[in-house]
Amino acid sequence: MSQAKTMHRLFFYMKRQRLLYAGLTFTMLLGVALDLWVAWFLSTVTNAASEGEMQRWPFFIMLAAIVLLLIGLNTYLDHYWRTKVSVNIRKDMRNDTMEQLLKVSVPYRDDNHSGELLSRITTDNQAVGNGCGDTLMSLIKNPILIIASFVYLILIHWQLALICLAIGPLTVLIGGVFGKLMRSNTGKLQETLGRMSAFLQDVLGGTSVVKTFGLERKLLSRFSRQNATLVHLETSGGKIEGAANSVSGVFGNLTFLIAILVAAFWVAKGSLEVGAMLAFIQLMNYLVGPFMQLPGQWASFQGSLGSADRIFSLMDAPTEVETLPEERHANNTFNSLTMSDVTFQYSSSGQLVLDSVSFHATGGEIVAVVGASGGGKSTLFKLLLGFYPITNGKISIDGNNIADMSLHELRGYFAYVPQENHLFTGTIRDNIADGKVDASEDEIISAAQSANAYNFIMEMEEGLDTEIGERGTRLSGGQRQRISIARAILRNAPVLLLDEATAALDNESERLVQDALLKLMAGRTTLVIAHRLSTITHADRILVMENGQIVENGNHTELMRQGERYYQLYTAQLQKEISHDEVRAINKESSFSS
Ligand SMILES: Nc1ncnc2c1ncn2[C@@H]1O[C@H](COP(=O)(O)OP(=O)(O)OP(=O)(O)O)[C@@H](O)[C@H]1O
Repeated sequence: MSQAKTMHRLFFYMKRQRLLYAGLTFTMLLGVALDLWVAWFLSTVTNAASEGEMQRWPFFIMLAAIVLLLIGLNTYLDHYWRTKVSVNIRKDMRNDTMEQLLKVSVPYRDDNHSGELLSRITTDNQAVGNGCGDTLMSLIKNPILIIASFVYLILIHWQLALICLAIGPLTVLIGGVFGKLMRSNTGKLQETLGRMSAFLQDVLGGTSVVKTFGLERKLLSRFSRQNATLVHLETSGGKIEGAANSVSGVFGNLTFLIAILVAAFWVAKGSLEVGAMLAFIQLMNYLVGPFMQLPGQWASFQGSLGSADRIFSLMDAPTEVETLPEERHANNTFNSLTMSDVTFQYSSSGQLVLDSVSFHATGGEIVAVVGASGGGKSTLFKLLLGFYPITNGKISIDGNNIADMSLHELRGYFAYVPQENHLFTGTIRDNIADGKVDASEDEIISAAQSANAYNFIMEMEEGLDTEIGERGTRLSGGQRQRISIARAILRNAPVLLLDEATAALDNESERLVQDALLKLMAGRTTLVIAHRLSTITHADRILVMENGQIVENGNHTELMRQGERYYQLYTAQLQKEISHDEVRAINKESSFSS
């Protein structure tokens, strides 16, 4: 994105803080005036002292006290308002970024790691806030101070003032060169921070795998490599800023020294008062100091623009909705769902994942989807939920093409129980209540009871108010599943999409979960992806999927009688279970005999 475009978009956020910026303009101008006043005071007091005018001393002291008070107040307000501007802009951008993150399409999420996206809302956001506050105000104040000091210098001695002018073009040049370098470096730095955040998220999310597989050293060395890149970029940043400051510092001080020598020469010749020379030196400080700071500040501002670029590129990402949908109750009517000749391929791969898939489900039916891994079962669900647009064909619900429905309306038909139960950090109550807008206490309790979760919840000290930890880590797998089922029960949507968990639970837990699922399925149309075929023998229809196609369609008895793919899958699974039982029996026997 071009710098002008980035600035223009940032301006949109800054405009909202116009009152604060007006306040900051006031404190900035007052600050400049107070700085100049110090130079004037220095010159006036020195000249008064050299002329022995002691009677003006009480006036000087009173004036100095008032100005000191003003300086104190102005510094406080300036600092406070700069911080407030940063904080407010960061807040607005964070809210907008979060809203965008909730709106982005599923394909975009497939291509972008959550850790990297997270860094836009943290480190990039921080950098932009700082850029729009402290850095920007210094970038505006310094040139004003420079110009004001220069005008004052001209009034004191125009020839001397011209010597100081030499530093101007040099600073612009230094700022330009180093600013560009800094922007590119900061861009890389933020990208590395993003990758690091993605990596950390993966590692922290996989604690048990890391520990069980002994991946600690491997991960540490991978982290160290990223860390080394980060150090390299941070050091480069330091070098660029250091070089900018050093070059501008050398030239600034050189100008300063030359000006002082020339000023001293004119004092010696009698064409400049000592007081004027002191004021001149003070003004030179206001001129050279900001000049020296400008390239570094410009470079840092460029870095903030780099961060803004990264945030805006996320803001420009494809979204699945224009505005976030209102929370609302699930739809309460449903008659039929039809997939006709649906073809689909993910944009990231050329492979056809669904190939002319057609089926029909009517209200109250249980339709099971089975088949080998990678056959396209989960993809089928994702298409029903509108996560991806289909490539060809048509999906309709109650005769309406889902492509013509809003995603909100479409998703109102479904309750979804995924294989990996995703619970949010918070209490059990919060997680169950996610199923329904304004769920009452009675409804939450009744959902928990139907999901066979109420007893274990009540055994916990805090009951429904028990904090479940990150993604529910303080609960067992079966408990998490039952909370997730309670949430789906409360949603009370007419169609249930159930991705049967593959993780084995112990018999009792399995029984409780299965029982809860049966209660959830009662009176609803259910599409279930089944991994254990024994759980779906009662289904009204079973779709066997293979390489993206439905190769068989019928109930258990029909498909068994047909003796083809389903029959093979079913008997193979039965044999596996039998051989597992045999292995268990053999193990038992051998442990008895030993
Ligand atoms: N987000 C994605 N981007 C690209 N390809 C994908 C994506 N998700 C799945 N696939 C591919 O689509 C194919 C079907 O995957 P899908 O998850 O639908 O299979 P499945 O039948 O549900 O498998 P399983 O039983 O193992 O869960 C696979 O080849 C998979 O690699």
